[in-house]
Amino acid sequence: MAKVTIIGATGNVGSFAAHTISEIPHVTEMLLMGRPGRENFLEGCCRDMSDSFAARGTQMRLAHSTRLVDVEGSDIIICTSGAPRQAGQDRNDLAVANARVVAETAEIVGERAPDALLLMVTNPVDVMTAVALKYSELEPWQVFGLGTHLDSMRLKALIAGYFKVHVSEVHTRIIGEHGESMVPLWSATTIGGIQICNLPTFSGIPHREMMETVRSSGQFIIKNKGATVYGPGEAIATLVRTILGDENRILTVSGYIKSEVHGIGDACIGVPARLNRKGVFPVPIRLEEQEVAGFKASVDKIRSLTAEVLERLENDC
Ligand SMILES: NC(=O)c1ccc[n+]([C@@H]2O[C@H](COP(=O)([O-])OP(=O)(O)OC[C@H]3O[C@@H](n4cnc5c(N)ncnc54)[C@H](O)[C@@H]3O)[C@@H](O)[C@H]2O)c1
Ligand SMILES: O=C(O)C[C@H](O)C(=O)O
Repeated sequence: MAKVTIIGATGNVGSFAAHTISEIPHVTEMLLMGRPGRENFLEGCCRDMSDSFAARGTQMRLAHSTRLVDVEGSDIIICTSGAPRQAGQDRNDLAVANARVVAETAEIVGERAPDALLLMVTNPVDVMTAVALKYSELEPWQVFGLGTHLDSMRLKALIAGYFKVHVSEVHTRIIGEHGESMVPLWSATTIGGIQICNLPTFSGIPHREMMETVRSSGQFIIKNKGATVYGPGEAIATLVRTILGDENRILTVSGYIKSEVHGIGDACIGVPARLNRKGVFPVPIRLEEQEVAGFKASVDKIRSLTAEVLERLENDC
């Protein structure tokens, strides 16, 4: 039994994520939350979703609200509220404006749902995770971001396509920023359980092109259809399913690390973490030299942007 709340449920990602999450058997109650003035839209969303429940036999309590205090009693709260980037913009351009929305939301979440897990989706997601952690005053294992999970899925699909194998045969990770400085871990990439560098065909794999495709996927989709929806929606649902099922899967999400990776840290950043009902626990890892350098650069970038954003928020007060 679990209550899941989606803040930003009137938006592209929030509304699709809600529908995907409604398929998870552990979810017995779902609250769709939007801004004041969006009551009719939310009502429409609930009615529309209920129709789909009737078609597929889903049974759950579905409610909507425009009052953040109604997060009370939630097991998982997903925050997708805030502006998305427009074609040509960088995710980091959204940092200050979205941090204002996130800080206000996180404060209320911390007060009203102190036992909940808070999943950040709003971009730039690593910085927003740090803002949410600070303003909610929740524990580090309670606050996490979608991070590089979606990027890792994108790379996985490209590798599976290249080797003509089912995606379940490919394990790979991208760590660091959900953005330009993300770092692929080829050292942790396996196909059918075999390390990719031990496959004779490995030298031919177009690494650079694959990473270029992953890095530009969000921008490509936004330019062509306005928003990324299905990828993030399914990625969010995977995290929720893993947590509510207490599965202890290791997924690459944005979590607070102190110094777990080669002494690098003090930032919320994409790292492999164990996910269960208690929360999100980054796994200490060892990387190859080149990967360490890339990860350090990525963490430095996010740490300094986070500091800048937090300072702007303090100056607002
Ligand atoms: N981390 C990821 O992988 C990932 C993937 C997709 C989208 N995103 C991010 O998620 C966010 C939402 O994307 P979307 O495509 O659903 O956008 P959208 O414009 O469709 O929806 C935005 C939602 O946020 C709410 N909102 C906007 N400004 C607000 C404010 N000032 N106060 C309160 N609520 C506000 C809107 O009411 C709406 O519900 C964006 O920041 C986007 O970049 C992240
Ligand atoms: O690219 C974006 O702005 C949306 C999201 O972060 C994505 O990668 O799909």
